[in-house]
Amino acid sequence: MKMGHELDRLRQQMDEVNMKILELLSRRAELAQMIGEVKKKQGINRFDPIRERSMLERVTAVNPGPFDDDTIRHLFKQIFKASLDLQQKDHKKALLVSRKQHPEDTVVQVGEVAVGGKSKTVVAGPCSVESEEQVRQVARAVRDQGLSFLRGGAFKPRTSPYDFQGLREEGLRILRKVADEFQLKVVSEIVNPVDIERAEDYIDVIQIGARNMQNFELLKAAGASRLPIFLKRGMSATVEEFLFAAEYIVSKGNSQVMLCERGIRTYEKWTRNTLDISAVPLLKQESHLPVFVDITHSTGRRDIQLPVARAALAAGADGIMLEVHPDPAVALSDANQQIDIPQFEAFMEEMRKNGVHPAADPVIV
Ligand SMILES: O=C(O)C(=O)C[C@]1(C(=O)O)C=C[C@@H](O)C=C1
Repeated sequence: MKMGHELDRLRQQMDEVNMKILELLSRRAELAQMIGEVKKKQGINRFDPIRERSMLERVTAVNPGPFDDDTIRHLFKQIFKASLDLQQKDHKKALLVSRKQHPEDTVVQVGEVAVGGKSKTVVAGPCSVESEEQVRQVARAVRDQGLSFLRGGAFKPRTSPYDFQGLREEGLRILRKVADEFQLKVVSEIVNPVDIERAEDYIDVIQIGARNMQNFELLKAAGASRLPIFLKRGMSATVEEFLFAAEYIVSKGNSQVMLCERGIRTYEKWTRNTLDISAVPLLKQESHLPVFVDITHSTGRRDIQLPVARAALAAGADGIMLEVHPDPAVALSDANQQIDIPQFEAFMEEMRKNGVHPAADPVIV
């Protein structure tokens, strides 16, 4: 009986100490948040190992026991880690691209065409603009499928300097001319900040390609543009880095950003890249921006594009990007992965079976 009382009494004291520790931990966490804010304003790194070491030295120097110094160090390191996580979470929450800042889906308006929200968008066109007639053949097919967006590369950032580099401004001119014939919107990649302003004369959406996802001067220039931006994930970029790249654009004043998962580099060789399908729901959860999946670059092959597109839509993607060429075998770039026009028509027919409807229906644009 007496022993029982003793245990109860000690446990009661323990409960009181727990409450005090909780109060102190919460007070400490608030201080860490305030420090995090100050550091953010000053642009200082949140993780500070020197500060952590000096705090550990100070507490172990006066450690009265019975915990030994290693145990005290371990416990405090856990507290530092939790504080750092809290600072990082606060920072992530504060991002303009974060859904916490903006719970509703952003609908990007490209002229009269809306991307995101309830619509499912298909962006199709050749990898590179090669000639007016080549673009015209694809544009006709894109229009006939009831789609609104024609893609095509005029500035081609190629791995080898000896590969076709694109028709540059002439390519943009062709895209505009042909798109106007078929009332289509043009999506094309810009690689140099100085070309962003000029691009406004020719195109409707500026693409920033995977290789330039962390070209910060280009991102800032895109942020100053009045055109919507189609931002592709870098091939070795984490989802967080991808969102920070989008934040560069939005923080400069351009909120009209679409994200595109296009596969990441892994050891797998049977596909050109590895489609990170989990990035789709993650991006949708973390951010309010429309999310696309590039089924051409992620796979690098034609035979699995349809199931990959279905997977993208099932995972919540707002749209699909794919490459179509009148004669892929003679294409000046990406000959192995572009589909021809009959294959594109068959693909679209399957897409319609998966809930992607013609333009007359507001579900697809
Ligand atoms: O003092 C700081 O600079 C903090 O950010 C606070 C704190 C802490 O919890 O004490 C958190 C993370 C840093 O790595 C170092 C210390």
